[in-house]
Parts: sequence; structure tokens; C-alpha cells
Amino acid sequence: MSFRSYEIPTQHRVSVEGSWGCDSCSGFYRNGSYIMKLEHSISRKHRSDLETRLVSCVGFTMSARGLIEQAKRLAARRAVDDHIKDGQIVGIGSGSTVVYVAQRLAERVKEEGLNVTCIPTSFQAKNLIIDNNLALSDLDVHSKIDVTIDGCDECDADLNLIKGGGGCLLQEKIVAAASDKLIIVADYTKDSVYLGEQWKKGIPLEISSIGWKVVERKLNDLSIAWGSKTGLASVRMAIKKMGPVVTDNSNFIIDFNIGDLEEELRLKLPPKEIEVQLKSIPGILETGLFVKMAKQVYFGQNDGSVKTRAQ
Ligand SMILES: O=C[C@H](O)[C@H](O)[C@H](O)COP(=O)(O)O
Repeated sequence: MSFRSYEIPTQHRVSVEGSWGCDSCSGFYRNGSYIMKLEHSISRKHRSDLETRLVSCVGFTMSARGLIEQAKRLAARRAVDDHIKDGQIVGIGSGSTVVYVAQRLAERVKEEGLNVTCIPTSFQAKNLIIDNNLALSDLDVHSKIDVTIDGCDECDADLNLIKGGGGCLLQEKIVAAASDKLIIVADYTKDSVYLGEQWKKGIPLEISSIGWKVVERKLNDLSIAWGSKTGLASVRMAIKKMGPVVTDNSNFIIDFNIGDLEEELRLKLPPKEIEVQLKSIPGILETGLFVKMAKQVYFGQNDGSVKTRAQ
């Protein structure tokens, strides 16, 4: 795919002269946007290299959405460059950040002749592997994975994660558990001190469709027992289909929002304890809490840098 011009909403007029890294392409401002003017047909990779240069120009302000996208991309690229080596079995996570992981892997396969075999964590991941011409395998062939790179919805100070915002947690956790190293890539909005600080949609739980009402009721009882006044468990409903979201594994998802737990109670209920209590309810197949599984997390920042946190 190639582009002739590309528009980036921005608030400040700054000079980006000499920052392009390309002699023929240039850019100009029009109606609050920066327009990349491309003198030749270029690849998606060239376009994103130009974007990276733009965002690193002092004073250049991308839209919030553009910044988050840029942060995801930078985190993904750094993680692939730091952790993926020739000959590895690599788990490919799910979500919008992992798209950049697959793209960077594909670039390295092409440029360096890197030989990696990829294990998907979802239908989406499988298609990412195929679309990027990466070697696809599965857990039946490779029950041991060298490194998995995945996204998250939130990460706390101890590297505990909430995952499953996109409904992919069960396979993700199986692949993570089969991996020597789980590396997480995320943008700066997912970086929290405690889980639930910024992610307000609750803990995603993959549940059996049989008896879902029982699980929902037990979870609501549990949140009351924990002392939450606003906690709520509800089956996730589909948007372009009537009825519930059905996962890649034909199950339902419950988003379990434990709401406004007092700080004191939160200390008594660390993620591991919550995980244990949730797993004791028959019908809950897996939780989106990934407790102490991640080895290192890469957070892309809005200034073009990447911050990491490791165990
Ligand atoms: O179910 C989805 C997965 O757990 C994703 O890894 C998670 O939701 C993060 O996705 P994104 O990178 O799109 O924010």
C-alpha cells in the first residue's frame, strides 16, 4: 500500500525542516493539520518513519489519538528489537498494539533473514501472522515458547496486568504460561500504580455459557462481601450482533467491576488473592488478571521515548 498525502492534526506550527530523512518528501500546514506532501509513492514503513521523525520534532503536537498510536508503535518496535533472536519460537499476543509487533517482526525477517516461528493467542493473532508472512505454528507442535510479546489493558507497579479488553484472555494466558518470557507492550495510558486505577471496565473473565447467570450472581455476591458498594458483574454484550460477545473459544465474557474498594481493603485483596477467589467459582474458565507473569513491560511515552519496567 502507498500514500500520496497524509494528514496529521496538530496544534502548533513548528519548523520540521531537515527532520524528514527524505529529500523528496516535505510537509506544510493547512487548517490546523500538518499535511505530509509526498513527491513519490511510498510504502507504509516509509510513512511511519516520517511520522516518527515528525513527532520527535520539538514543539510538534500530534492529536491525543496520534500520540497514543505512536506510543504503541514505539513500544512494540523496541520490545521486538530487544527480545527477539534468530531461531526462536515467539508467541504473538492480541490487540491493537501487537499489530506493530507483527509488523516489526516481518521487517526484521525481511531485512535480517531472521528465522522465527510464531504461535498465535487468538484468531486475530493468527491472521496477523499470516498477513505479515510470518511462519505460523501452534501449541500442539511447540508446547514451549521462548518469548511472547503481548499487550495489556493496565499494568500495576508490580507488573500485574489486566488483559482481555478485546476478549482474548484464555488463549493469551495459556501461551504466556508456556513461555520462558512474557514481554508486554503498551502506551503510557496503561501505566498504573494499582490495577483499576485507570482501567474502569472491570476484570474480564472468560466463562462457560452454561450457567452464566449463576456466575454473574456469585460475582455480585462476592463484590458485596469484599465491601464494594458499586461493584457489578455483567456479561459483555456484542455491538454488531444481538446478544453476548462469544469468544474465539465459544465462551462468554463477564466484566467484573469491583468498583470503589477502599484503599485499606485493596491492600488486603492483592491481585493474587482476587485471582484465587475468582478461580474458585465453577464456570469461570480464566481471568484477565495476569499476576506476576510479565518479565518486562515497555510503555511508549507521548514524547517519543519508551519507558520500561522489569521484574
Ligand atoms: O483481549 C485483548 C488482549 O488482552 C489485549 O492484549 C489487550 O486488550 C490490549 O489491547 P490493545 O493493545 O488493543 O490496547
